[in-house]
Amino acid sequence: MKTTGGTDAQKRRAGESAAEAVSDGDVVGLGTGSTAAHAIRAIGRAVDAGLDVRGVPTSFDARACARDHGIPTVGLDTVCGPDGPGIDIAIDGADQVVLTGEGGDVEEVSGTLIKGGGAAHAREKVVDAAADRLLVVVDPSKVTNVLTADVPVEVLPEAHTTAATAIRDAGGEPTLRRAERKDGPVVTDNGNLVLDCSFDAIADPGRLAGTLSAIPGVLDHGLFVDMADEVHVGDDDGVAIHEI
Ligand SMILES: O=C(CO)[C@H](O)[C@H](O)COP(=O)(O)O
Repeated sequence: MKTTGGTDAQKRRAGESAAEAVSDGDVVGLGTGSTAAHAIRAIGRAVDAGLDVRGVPTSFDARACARDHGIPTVGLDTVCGPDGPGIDIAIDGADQVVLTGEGGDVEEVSGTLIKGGGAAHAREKVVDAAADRLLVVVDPSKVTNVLTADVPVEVLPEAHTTAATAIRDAGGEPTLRRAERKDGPVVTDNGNLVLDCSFDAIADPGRLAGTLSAIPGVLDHGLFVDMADEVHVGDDDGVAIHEI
């Protein structure tokens, strides 16, 4: 399901580049995945050196990574309550990002994402949407001019067959994500299941996002439309930063 053609060095450059945008006093949304983990490690090193930040993890793994690297964490409901400071910046990975408009089916560089390769997209979307700025960190294998990766859809366990039927009716082909080292499905941090849904090239992600959101039993899907503010693409030589 994941499109992980990039190298660890490329991911590290992207993560470390985005981590440099974190300022003293910030509340930081901490994304999930191997690229976001590089950002978390870099923020942890800055905390060691005296940076004062609090992190809002998007998953069990992001929380563990933050803890291992000395970043104090805080709940979303604490910082985004009526008197909370909100989230200044979030840094998150992606499975695909629309970044190149030339010669493809997409006319505008949109920064629209497919996320959820780690099945964390529901919490990621809440945290990323709450942030003042979302910085996306990827290697070049994730960049595309039209979205073609499977769209992960988190569903209530009881609804996985009815949701699958509705997704088929919408033109998708859903596959229940199975665990690699367990006889059974992947269960998300929220206790739900994931349908990985293949569509033909997704020319109108906003429309598909609305269709998927309207299916009963769908908690959330991995299409992140109009959310990214910057995309940091790490390659073999450095980092290209694209402002959306
Ligand atoms: O969406 C995600 C988790 O749900 C990840 O950010 C996405 O899968 C990218 O992961 P990686 O940086 O390991 O390639």
